[in-house]
Amino acid sequence: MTSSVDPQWVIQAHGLTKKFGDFTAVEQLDLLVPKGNIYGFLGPNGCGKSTTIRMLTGLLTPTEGTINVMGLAIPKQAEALRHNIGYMTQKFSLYDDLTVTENLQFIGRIYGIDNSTCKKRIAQLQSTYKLSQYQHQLAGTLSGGQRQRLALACACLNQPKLLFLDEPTSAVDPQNRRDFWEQLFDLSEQGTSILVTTHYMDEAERCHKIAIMEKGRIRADDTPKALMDNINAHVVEINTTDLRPLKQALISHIEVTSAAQLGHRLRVLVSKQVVDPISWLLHQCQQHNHPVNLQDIHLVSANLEDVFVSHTGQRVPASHEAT
Ligand SMILES: Nc1ncnc2c1ncn2[C@@H]1O[C@H](COP(=O)(O)OP(=O)(O)OP(=O)(O)O)[C@@H](O)[C@H]1O
Repeated sequence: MTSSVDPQWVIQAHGLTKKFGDFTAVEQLDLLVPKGNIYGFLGPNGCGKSTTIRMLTGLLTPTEGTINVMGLAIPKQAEALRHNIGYMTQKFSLYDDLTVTENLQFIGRIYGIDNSTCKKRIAQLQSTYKLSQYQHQLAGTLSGGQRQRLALACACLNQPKLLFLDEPTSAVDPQNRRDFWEQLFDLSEQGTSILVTTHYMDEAERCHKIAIMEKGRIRADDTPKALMDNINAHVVEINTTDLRPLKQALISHIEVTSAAQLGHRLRVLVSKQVVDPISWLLHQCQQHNHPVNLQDIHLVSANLEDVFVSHTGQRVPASHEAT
């Protein structure tokens, strides 16, 4: 049985909740992922992104809520779904003691793809993902970037219409991450919908739409541009010296959502409830015996990290900031 679904959405989830004992990992989550989009899932560690993906793929049964993925009611029709999706987990579940080709052949057998089709498909994927020269190498001896490409090739073997990618680029260098995203856009252009979790703000900005999760709930979802345009804070940069004490003084104010040092600048998010953030900050700096000149304080445009911080109250770890 196929449950009724609006065909513009590849994923529809309503009121999704997952409890582990007394702990609620995902709470009343509503999610609509448009067909053909690359949809980004952002949020602090432990906010429930992987748990959500595992429910959407039918690997975990929700405590409450309904899920419809590609017209299939999940988890009831999870078996049918499995043949139509690709799933790349954080740990790139590869068999280290099998070669590149053997890993792909193994996945082909799981999907029941006949030998000659599988052989052609493997040759294609090895060429697309620059794995041909490593085809006889054991997966356990590949570099991080090569493992990532093999994991993506494995996830694409059954030509899925929908790909779930859970932190697919966490172990690779910036150039490999760029190449990986080029491959995602190729897949997207060929009609594949993609749900991807990431901690990298530059990757989030590449997505057609993103959702920001915190403590099991979606706090905001829209296009990256709309989220930046509609951020619920003024973003102000202050150029001055002795930034550490000034930062400590400013973050003690409830109006200041965050203050982050960027070299010689302090980037401050001030609540929209403050009508004139420049005058307000000049006054606060004065009050804290740290006078600042008017020419050293500027309103600037929000970036996605500001949006993330404004919704989660968390700084992006330095290692995950845009490259
Ligand atoms: N099987 C489980 N039993 C108990 N708690 C669990 C289980 N699976 C996940 N959790 C908890 O649920 C919360 C959400 O975990 P999840 O892996 O979904 O987070 P995440 O957003 O993917 O984090 P990260 O960005 O670190 O990968 C965490 O507190 C985790 O410890």
